[in-house]
Amino acid sequence: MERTKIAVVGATGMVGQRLLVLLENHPYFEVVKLAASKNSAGKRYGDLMANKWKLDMKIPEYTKDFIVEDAMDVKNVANGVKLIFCAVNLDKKELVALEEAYAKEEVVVVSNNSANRMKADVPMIIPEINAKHLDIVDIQRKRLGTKKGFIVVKPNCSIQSYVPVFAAIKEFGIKEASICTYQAISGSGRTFEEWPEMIGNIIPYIGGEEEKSEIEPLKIFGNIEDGEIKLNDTMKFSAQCIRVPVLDGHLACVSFNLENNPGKEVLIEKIKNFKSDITDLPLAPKEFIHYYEENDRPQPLLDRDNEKGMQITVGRLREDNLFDYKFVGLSHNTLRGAAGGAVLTAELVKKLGYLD
Ligand SMILES: N[C@@H](CC=O)C(=O)O
Repeated sequence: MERTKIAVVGATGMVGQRLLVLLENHPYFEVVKLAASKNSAGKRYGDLMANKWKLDMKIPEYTKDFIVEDAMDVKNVANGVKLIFCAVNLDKKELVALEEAYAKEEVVVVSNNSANRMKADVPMIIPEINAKHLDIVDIQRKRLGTKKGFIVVKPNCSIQSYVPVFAAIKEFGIKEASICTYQAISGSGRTFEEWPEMIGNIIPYIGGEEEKSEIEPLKIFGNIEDGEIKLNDTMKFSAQCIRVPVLDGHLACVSFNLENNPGKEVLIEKIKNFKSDITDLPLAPKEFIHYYEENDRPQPLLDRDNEKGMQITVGRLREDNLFDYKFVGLSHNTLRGAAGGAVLTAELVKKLGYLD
């Protein structure tokens, strides 16, 4: 298979760094361009990142000699590439404009940002769950006036620790769910060195996170009708999102009600046996959801890196006093929840022929 030439925009941030590690020697994609904000433009990536690299693995050698481009120089960034991973930090209005401008250069944009997520013709994909939403792309292309270019987004990181469980048991009718997330500090793009107030501390607020957690699952479980992705109107989510002193791995405690209650054992079997049909993509985990019988799992330190950080781990599904059931879920926020989710989505887009 010919490798598709791609650019990484936002290459200096934590998600950008993860993308560059995941894309090293990727069988489908060849990184040919890095872009970031004006301040970084014109600099050699290896020099620029010598004191800014945040991951515990080394800067990939192949990235070091790139001269970083200005993300806002749309024509230059889009020239010669078919796909852009966009993880640049801008305000919402600027991001909508920038991602649409890239798409209008006939490039497929795989976005890590929230700016375009709730647009009715922008697919928000967890590949194992709602790949079908890519069918909306022709409608988006009409709006943008493009032949090939479009935007596809990945959802917010924290919802990925529980939405897959609901996908596995959705035949029983998810009614309402109350969720409390315990989110790692890398979700803010920072390390403990950069955020020492988080050592031994908890912050009970993450701007915008609860709103995203309550609405994004409704889009994932929505259907394409009348040319748009309609939000699911039978489910209702309430979320509290808390920052905790963990480096990586978002954990969620979830209580929920069902339309039809098949019993705990059936639910656990459904979760254990949930099969996705995209296991043949390079970054797809062989087992999408792993259910632990042990009462003290999942744990961020032990379980977040399962299957290259792409597996969702779940445990403690049990009866609840107020709701029907409760469980604990975990996902790696900068891998499955961010860079890994974006790469897997791009792999799906390539496999389905959107880059031909
Ligand atoms: N907003 C999240 C990051 C996920 O995309 C967080 O702050 O943890």
